[in-house]
Order: sequence, then C-alpha cells, then structure tokens
Amino acid sequence: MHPPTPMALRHVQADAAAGVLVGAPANTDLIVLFMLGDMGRDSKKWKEPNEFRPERFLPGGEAESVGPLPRRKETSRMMPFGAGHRFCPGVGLAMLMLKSFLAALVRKFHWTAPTDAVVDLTELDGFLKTMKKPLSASLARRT
Ligand code: HEM
Repeated sequence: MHPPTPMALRHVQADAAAGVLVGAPANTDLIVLFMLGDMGRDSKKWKEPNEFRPERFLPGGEAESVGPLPRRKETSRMMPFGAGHRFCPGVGLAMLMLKSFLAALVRKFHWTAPTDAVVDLTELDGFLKTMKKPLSASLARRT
C-alpha cells in the first residue's frame, strides 16, 4: 500500500514497446514512469485496494502469486522493487533486514501505544514515502 520508492523510470524505444504504449510515435526514445504506489491502489486489479488486508498474500488469497521477490513473476499488480533487468539488486538484503530489524524490536522491547494514539497513514509528500504523522509508542526494555 505504501511502497517507499513511488516510481520507477525506464527508457524504452517506441518500436520495442509497440502494442504496449498506445499512440507512441515510431523510432523515438521514450521515458516511461511506472507509478509503483498507484499500481497497488488500482481497483481494476485489487479488491478494495485501500483496505489493509495482509491476508491477501496468504496461500489462496487474491495476491498469492504477487510479491516483491523476482521468482514471483507477476508484476502487473505490484512491483515495489521494480521489474526486469533493472530489478532492485538489494531486494534480498532489504527483506532480510526488515524482518530481522522488526524481530529485534519485538524481542528487545515491550511496546505500548499511548492512550490517545491515532494511526494516520497519510504519506508525507516527498520522493521517498514516509508517514506524515509518525507513530508514537512507549518502549520498555524486556528483561
Ligand atoms: C525496502 C527497500 C528497497 C526498496 C523498496 C527498493 C526499491 C527499488 C526500486 C523500485 C528500484 C528501481 C528498479 C527499476 O528501475 O526497475 C531499485 C533499484 C536499485 N536498488 Fe533498491 N530498493 C530497496 C533496497 C535496496 C537495498 C538494501 C539496496 C542495496 C544494498 C538497493 C540497491 C539498489 C540498486 C543498486 C538499484 C539500481 C539497479 C539498476 O538500476 O540496475 N536497494 N530499488
């Protein structure tokens, strides 16, 4: 729902893209912008795309074959790490680090939300996506 990199840029030759880019003039170089954030909000491709439903990605879910890793071939619905020959080479490291970082935070600290906590997922309007209103939490080191 919130890919940190909002777009991927690609140089294409109109001839090579014939049939894909409708109306592209022949013999020209084009720059195509893939709007990675918007792809995940496409209601023609996703059921209720604005609902946070991680279970979509479980076996049998509507997004079973979709995902960031290159072995998952389907990229028309989701490509947070890009696609094709410029696919992000850091995907393995990024996924590993995200999981181990999150696991370490849960393992090391006891987390509580402030009583007036509001989760507002509005994005800050910048190139890299971050939260406009950061989450707040109280942490106590686990003994
Ligand atoms: C959550 C973390 C990350 C996200 C969402 C992400 C996303 C992306 C995206 C969208 C692209 C453009 C792909 C395209 O143009 O088709 C890219 C390219 C790239 N990423 Fe990442 N990335 C992440 C982490 C990393 C890490 C950890 C590294 C290195 C250790 C890395 C290294 C690169 C490099 C070198 C490219 C350029 C590849 C090329 O142009 O051939 N990324 N990444």
